[in-house]
Amino acid sequence: MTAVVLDAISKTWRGAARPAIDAVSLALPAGLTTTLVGPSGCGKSTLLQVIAGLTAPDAGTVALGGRVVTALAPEKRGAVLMGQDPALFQHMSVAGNVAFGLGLRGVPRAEVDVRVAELLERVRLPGFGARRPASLSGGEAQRVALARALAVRPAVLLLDEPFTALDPGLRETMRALVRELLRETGTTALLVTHDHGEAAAMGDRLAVMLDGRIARVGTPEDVFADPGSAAVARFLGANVIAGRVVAGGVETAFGRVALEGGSDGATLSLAIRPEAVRLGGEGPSARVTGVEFRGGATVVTLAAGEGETLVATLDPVAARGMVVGAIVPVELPAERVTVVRDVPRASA
Ligand SMILES: Nc1ncnc2c1ncn2[C@@H]1O[C@H](COP(=O)(O)OP(=O)(O)OP(=O)(O)O)[C@@H](O)[C@H]1O
Repeated sequence: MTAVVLDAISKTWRGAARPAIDAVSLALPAGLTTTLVGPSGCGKSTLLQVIAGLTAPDAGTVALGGRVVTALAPEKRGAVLMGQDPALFQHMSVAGNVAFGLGLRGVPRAEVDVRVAELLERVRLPGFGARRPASLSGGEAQRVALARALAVRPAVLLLDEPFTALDPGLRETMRALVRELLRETGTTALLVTHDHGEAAAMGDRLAVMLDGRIARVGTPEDVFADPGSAAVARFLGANVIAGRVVAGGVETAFGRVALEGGSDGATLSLAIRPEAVRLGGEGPSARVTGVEFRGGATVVTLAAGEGETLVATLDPVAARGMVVGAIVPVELPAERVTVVRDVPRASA
């Protein structure tokens, strides 16, 4: 079942030279979390604002639960937007904040109290009802905001980088809690993030947005394994290298890859993730141009051919002794290489 259907949404902000969103069509499956990633300024927040009804699109329709809501006011849609600032009502207690949405919808008082207590329990804040927002830590305030958002059982919960303001340890805890809560409550969610790892971990589905368009949608596993276009592959951190079809494979500056198909002599682009590149063995050689120890991994940059570069992520132990200027054998395992188009596909 589909909870949210965006059909050919376009939006150009006043005075802007180009659209912030350009004919975006996207369907969000009910009860699942879709994560939306893309570079800064690609239109992610604008898209959330259009769904929430905070700004009107120039063209296209938004349907929630089968109902077209494009012309409805934000409070009549059933979409709730939550950002990195919890934006709690400071003059109300925690319980008052969580109850706010319920009260507006005319739920009886006794039922409100029970629901509020249940929700505070769910976000691991039992007994916090009487507290004032000013007395809460950042993580606690964010959990109250989440309880307030879930209280109204939104048709879609829109999360705009909700973990960005939290420190790394707390971010991990919040991610796990939010993931669990969204699953438990069967909430349909659209979560915007800059962080690829977060997008992969949080999403049942992953959508990549580039220049105002949805460039790729799928399960996180599929999108990472087969990014579809060179632009999506690069955005997700993969190497993109040029190849030429020869008998028995595709020739690249870093050696031949045993891929089938394509007519002899055809040129194409190949994507391979840094962690899939192997250094060693019998492969052709490349020159090390950079070695960077990053704690859990060592990132090695290589050059070959006419200015082609390749990034490999190695276990730090395996990378010991790797120095700039060294000539090392490279292997590109065919099962980890995909052919990508140079123009992103517009799909939903
Ligand atoms: N209220 C606004 N008025 C005018 N222009 C805006 C407004 N909001 C966003 N824009 C512009 O629209 C474009 C898309 O911005 P948007 O905030 O949607 O991108 P984003 O992908 O969410 O970026 P970030 O990841 O940095 O938050 C940008 O060029 C931005 O400057």
